[in-house]
Amino acid sequence: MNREETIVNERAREAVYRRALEVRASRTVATQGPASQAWTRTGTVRLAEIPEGVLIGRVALAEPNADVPTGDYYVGSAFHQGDHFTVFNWAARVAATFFADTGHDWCADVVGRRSFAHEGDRIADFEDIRFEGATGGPLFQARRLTVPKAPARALPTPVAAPAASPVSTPMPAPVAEPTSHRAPDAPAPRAGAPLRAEGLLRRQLRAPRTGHLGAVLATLQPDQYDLVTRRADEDLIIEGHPGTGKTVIAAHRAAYLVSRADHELDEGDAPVRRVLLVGPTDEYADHVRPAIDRLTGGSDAVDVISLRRLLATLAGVPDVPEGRAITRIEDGASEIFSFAHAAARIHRKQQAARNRTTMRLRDAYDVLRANGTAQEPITRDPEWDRYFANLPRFESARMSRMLAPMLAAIGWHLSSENPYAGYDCFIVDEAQDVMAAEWALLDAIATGNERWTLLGDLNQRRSDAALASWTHVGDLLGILDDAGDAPVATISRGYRSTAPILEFANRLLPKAERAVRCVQTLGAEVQIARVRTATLHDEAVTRAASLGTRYPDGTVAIISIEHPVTELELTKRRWRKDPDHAYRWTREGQSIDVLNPNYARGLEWDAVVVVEPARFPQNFLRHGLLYTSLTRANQELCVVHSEALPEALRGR
Ligand SMILES: Nc1ncnc2c1ncn2[C@@H]1O[C@H](COP(=O)(O)OP(=O)(O)OP(=O)(O)O)[C@@H](O)[C@H]1O
Repeated sequence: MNREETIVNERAREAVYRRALEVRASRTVATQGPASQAWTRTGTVRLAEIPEGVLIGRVALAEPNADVPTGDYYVGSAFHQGDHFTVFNWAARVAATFFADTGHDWCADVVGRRSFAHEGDRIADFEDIRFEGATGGPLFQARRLTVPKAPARALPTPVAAPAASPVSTPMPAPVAEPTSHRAPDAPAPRAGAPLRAEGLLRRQLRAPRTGHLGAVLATLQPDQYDLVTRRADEDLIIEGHPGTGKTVIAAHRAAYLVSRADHELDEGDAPVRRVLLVGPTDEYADHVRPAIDRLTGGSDAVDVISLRRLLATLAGVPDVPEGRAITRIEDGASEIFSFAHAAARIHRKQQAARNRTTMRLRDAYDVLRANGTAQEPITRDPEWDRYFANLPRFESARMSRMLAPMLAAIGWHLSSENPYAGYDCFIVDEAQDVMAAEWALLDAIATGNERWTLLGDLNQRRSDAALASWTHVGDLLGILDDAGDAPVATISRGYRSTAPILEFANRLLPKAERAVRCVQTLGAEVQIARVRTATLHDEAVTRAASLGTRYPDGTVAIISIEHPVTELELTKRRWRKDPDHAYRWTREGQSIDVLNPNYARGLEWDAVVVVEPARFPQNFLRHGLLYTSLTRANQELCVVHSEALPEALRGR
């Protein structure tokens, strides 16, 4: 069977699989796998959570066995036992045979793997890897299948990548990472192979960014799989440079935890019914939600929320403005949580004395501003007393991101209900930007048995008021080990940005922290344009528009502290704000995203123009927010400036 025939055949299987899951989802009874396969049984399934049938890959064993008489099986979005083939759920333990070399008894018997790339919802390409022990014949049985329905469009040629996510427009042949010279479909050593599904991965990374994170199961790497599938009762802190896949791990871990079958859990590992994923901004929540929906079939077992929405809910106010980072240490200090408690207690007493039961955030805030009462001061510390006295009136406080942790803490202590009760696991991404007072709040809403997965990059800290070490964070959450160490796992392979971009951005880091292994070793040099102040934004728009023509199917952003001025420039040139999008501008079919750097955290584009680095807020010896902005681009970065660049970025 040639390559095209193989694709047609695999597509046909996927169509059969998809239909079988659709039928299952439409039934009102629970479904079950074969009795001999305890680890494949799906047990009782909530019908809404049966995902769309997607085949991720295929595994060939050296020998057939009683459970897999064909000697090979698929890994997909849900378990399915068909007449001619078996699909195991990607979250089942047996799926370790596809993702890694350990984790299941059958791993030692694996002689080959096939990974699928999809175009839209159809298989568009595949990559086979053979291991030692594979015979010279075909890896997988070449049983021809009837295609249920003729494909509507012509097949893409196998090497030219299709237009939509995850594999995209035609591109140059992948460049091998120096350490890997393994040709697809050639015998490969089992150990030391640095990347799996390498060809597909490289093409996926060069594909236009869609504006949303994708589910990347077909190319998930063994180290990522290891972190995604750690036991739920293991607290984890995952640290890595920009673009090393932290958000990928966060999204896949959230989906994995709620997708595991109860009977597969190790002894003592608790089932996870609900996960709360907390991210930095609403934009981040929009960015990751589609990946989680795809992985879980749109299950409501995972909620994704921005930190500011969480704070607003706790404060009992409709919204909390996003905006600049908290920079005054006091505003984010953990003491705020206990001061808020004292203020709420005093306010409650005052209300009781007046025979009133209603608690008012505004009044409790005023108690705090007054440092309690003469009889019952909240603190006798003169510095905090001064801090309280200088707090603004409630109306202003409500509009301040700086005071959001305080109002949320007061709201939390006034309320008798926990709006975030019932989560078994909390995942916090961009954790480097969470203030101590916010950690105290997160710890408070976690009622006791919850587990934590935190992901972050201390180099991207946008304020010195955030905790500077994971040990401090771990201490606040009570997740340090017996030796007092935080459970930190470090990932170091950069997926997003090309080597030239990361090398440029990493100049902002101390020398010892600059090392990063880039998957995309080649890429365009960073463009640096020095212009007169008067033409700064004009040049930024010109450059972004020109980059847009190079990425017609992708995305381009301008990240600018003075984004309103950039927007004015766009208006002058007849660009129009997209009413359905928070930061998108369009003209004649082209689009440019314009953001303040605070909103760009966790997001990515094909090409990015960063405007006037000198105006980015700097923290002590660090350029956290600038560093984050410089590392948002997947393919091309342009820096436009009129003032001198930070010293580390000057020269070549
Ligand atoms: N295994 C993978 N297969 C395909 N794409 C991947 C894989 N791992 C990461 N990526 C891609 O790399 C890019 C960066 O990943 P991600 O956003 O998770 O990094 P990050 O560490 O959270 O970055 P940052 O801290 O800068 O926000 C994303 O486009 C993601 O889809």
